[in-house]
Amino acid sequence: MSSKQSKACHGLPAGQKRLSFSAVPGPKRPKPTDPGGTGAPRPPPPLQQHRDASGSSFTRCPVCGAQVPLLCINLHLDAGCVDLQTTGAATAAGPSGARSRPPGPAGHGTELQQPQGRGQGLQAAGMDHPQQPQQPQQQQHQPQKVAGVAGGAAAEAPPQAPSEESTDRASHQTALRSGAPATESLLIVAADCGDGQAAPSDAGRSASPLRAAEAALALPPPPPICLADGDGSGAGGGGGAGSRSAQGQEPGLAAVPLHPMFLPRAAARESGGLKSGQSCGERTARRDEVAAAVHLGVLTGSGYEGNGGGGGGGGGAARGGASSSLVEGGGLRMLRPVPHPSLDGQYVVSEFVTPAEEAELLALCDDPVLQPPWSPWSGQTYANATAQRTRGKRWGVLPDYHRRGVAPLEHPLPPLLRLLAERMRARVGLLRRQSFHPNEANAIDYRASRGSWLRPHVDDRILSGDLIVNLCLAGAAVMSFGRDKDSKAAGGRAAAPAATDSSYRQLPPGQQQQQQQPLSRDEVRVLLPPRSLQVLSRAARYSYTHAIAPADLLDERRVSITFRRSELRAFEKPG
Ligand SMILES: O=C(O)CCC(=O)C(=O)O
Ligand SMILES: [Fe+2]
Repeated sequence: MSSKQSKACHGLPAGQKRLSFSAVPGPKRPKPTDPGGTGAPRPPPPLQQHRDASGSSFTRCPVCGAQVPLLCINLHLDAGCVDLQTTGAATAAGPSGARSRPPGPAGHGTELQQPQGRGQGLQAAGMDHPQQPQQPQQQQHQPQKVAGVAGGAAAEAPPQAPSEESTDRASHQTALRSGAPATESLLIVAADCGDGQAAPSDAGRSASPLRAAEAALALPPPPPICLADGDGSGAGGGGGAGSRSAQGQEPGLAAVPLHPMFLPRAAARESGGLKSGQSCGERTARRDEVAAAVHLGVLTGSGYEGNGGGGGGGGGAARGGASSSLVEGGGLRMLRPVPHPSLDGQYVVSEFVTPAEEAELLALCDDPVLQPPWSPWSGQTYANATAQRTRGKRWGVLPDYHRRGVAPLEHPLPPLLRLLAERMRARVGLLRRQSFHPNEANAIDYRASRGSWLRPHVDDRILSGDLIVNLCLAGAAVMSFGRDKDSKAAGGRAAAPAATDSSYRQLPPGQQQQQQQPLSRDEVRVLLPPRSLQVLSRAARYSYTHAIAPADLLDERRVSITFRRSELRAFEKPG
């Protein structure tokens, strides 16, 4: 583990563990023996671990004393010390001589989740390194259980289950039909997973021990999040579920997170998107203005919380609010991409990475030693000059937008980014279904003080695949989408700048705001909080330009990492 990683994980509550985001094996743990040989009984440390011959990790349950696969300990505890061996979930992973690994959180490089032949060396080697500090806003409610079950079911049983998108739309219509007030109709309701529990038949239907474990352990449903009335005066905190149903929500319907478009200012601040004390007065005023613009609904009490946060459901709170998608036991749940209500194909997965991982990713980008010499954090390296007054770097295959081809891979995606790609497939049904295997990534370093901005563009329709995935780090921004005039002629290179391009021309900071033109109904603005993942598909991918105006950088720094799949392609034009 690097010193940076150590720092990121320092001072974590005892007994909580975070799966390592690093490919470097963690330090070996001492065996729990009595070194003094006195024979005096010594209380075992909270979570002893050992590995069997196959390398699987087990731990002794501090409550019932059973040997439990390490990755199941929180599920085990949540379920009141259910014996995993009787569920059939861990029969292949017993402490003695088991060959298979126990079920583990997807996307962490466990064997169960890794596609064949990929991700060697991306094992969750540092399962024993300590967990990151809890995020206060992540302890308050747990919509993820519901979201996870819904997403997971859809992903695991595509023939039976409606697609995530169709479920979203049908559910939204259900909400509308129920006669909810206008603000409430913004609530997207997961009608098919209202009880928040995996159907018992899931266990039989799925051959996956992972799914079987989830179904067998069926945790109690978490309280759904709820919306207040339009004035934001609804009940707070844990009263949310009750008050929401008292307001007339159909029984059995559970809410899923709102799209960040509806993120109110206070909640945005809580979620880390808008950091106090970071910005100058001008930018603060701008943030308030933006927040007001995107504020179409208000969450009660707990505020907005994304998919990944609070992932432990009720059990998470009981064990101290384990809240990260990478926190061990934080769940085997799917992360739910929240679709934009009007921009087809645009989704946001909130809290896709934890703050500690965010720091690790930024360190990867910034590290002067790890920095790849072929793509330094300097100058403008984004080939089509879409990102202005930024710094950039890229990994993977090399699309050449001028010669119209994709050159072979010279420098593979670093392990950290491959691990992220694994997680995307493992935990985001949308990306799993489309088997998203990015082979290129580019990072952009935006600085508000430098006047950074992103020109309206459509990512190359020929050279890059159907999915564009942006990971947002360090700061928040509002991305503007505009219907692309050239989208009908989607046969060639990246679209020409949209008509709104002039409004993004670089201007002195004082004038930038006035230059923001009002959005037409074909234009959509979306708040992208840090640590979120944005997926662009369908219309959002092909028929809309996306851009970030200088004044829409809501914090001093924002870094994005964009993942794409670009197939090798001979150059059409000479160099
Ligand atoms: O910064 C972002 O989130 C988007 C970057 C982007 O659109 C691109 O690299 O093509
Ligand atoms: Fe783009």
